[in-house]
Amino acid sequence: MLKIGIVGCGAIASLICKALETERVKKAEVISLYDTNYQKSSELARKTNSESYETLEGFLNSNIDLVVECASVNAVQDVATKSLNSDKDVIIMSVGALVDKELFIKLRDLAEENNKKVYVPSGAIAGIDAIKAGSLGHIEKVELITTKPVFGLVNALLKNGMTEEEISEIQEKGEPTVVFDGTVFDAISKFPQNINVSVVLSLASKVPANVKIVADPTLSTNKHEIYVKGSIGTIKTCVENNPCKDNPKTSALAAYSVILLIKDLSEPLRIGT
Ligand SMILES: NC(=O)C1=CN([C@@H]2O[C@H](COP(=O)(O)OP(=O)(O)OC[C@H]3O[C@@H](n4cnc5c(N)ncnc54)[C@H](OP(=O)(O)O)[C@@H]3O)[C@@H](O)[C@H]2O)C=CC1
Ligand SMILES: O=C([O-])CC(=O)C(=O)O
Repeated sequence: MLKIGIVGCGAIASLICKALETERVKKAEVISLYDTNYQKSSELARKTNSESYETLEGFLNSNIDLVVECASVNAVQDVATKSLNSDKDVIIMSVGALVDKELFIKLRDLAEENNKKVYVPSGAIAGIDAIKAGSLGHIEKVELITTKPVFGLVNALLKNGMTEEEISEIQEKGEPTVVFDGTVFDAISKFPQNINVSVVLSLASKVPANVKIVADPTLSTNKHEIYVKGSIGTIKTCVENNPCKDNPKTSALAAYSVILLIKDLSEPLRIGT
């Protein structure tokens, strides 16, 4: 059995716990949980057959093989470094943290020194397998258009200086409105809970993506459209994701992608790139 510990007990963690309790994933189990909010980890631990810890250190001292980070961009440096130094492999969901080249190199080198692995799931987008393979050739253009319902973007828009009145105007206008157009670096720094996918895309293609974020009051899904042009030709993908019940900013596919990665890591046969 692959023994899993999860950091961050929100929407993705709940779906991982649920899936690993079913017959769909037979060779992996969640045994340890940690969240800065102990009540959250304790609640999830009660619903599953696992233990919650009050400190990250206590969590890392438990008998886990693999840490799944699904907490926040700010958590990644500490969680991933300490996990690798505690002889654990680590899956990173808050991939936005890896836009920091220094951190990316530090974690890669640490994993190599400790003979451990860092995994980045495809998350809520489609086509990463093809884009990764295509990046062995030359890629000249990478674009992402993410369209989300206004309520999924509200917190970030307020933090970025938009007023409540301006957000209400978008809602009342009833039309898609571009709320960001720029580089992957600016996108993840302004929308850290909405656009981790742009960093997955950039890492897979090895080209910093141009990102557009659209707020659409008529939409109930999280839509991600990708356009990649290179020596292999062009790749266009579009997913219209149903959001997670517990966190509408997050798409269910993001949770499924990490569940599938855990399944692949625990089983002898793996399909796809
Ligand atoms: N790669 C991808 O495609 C995708 C990535 N994501 C990212 O994955 C992560 C998890 O998503 P989701 O489950 O929806 O998020 P949730 O907000 O539902 O859950 C995250 C949980 O982690 C807790 N937390 C925050 N910081 C820390 C920390 N330093 N240590 C321990 N716990 C912490 C939060 O507590 P509190 O609420 O108190 O802050 C919360 O309970 C997010 O960073 C999200 O942006 C999401 C979708 C797609
Ligand atoms: O789940 C999604 O649709 C994308 C997301 O929030 C992210 O990449 O941070």
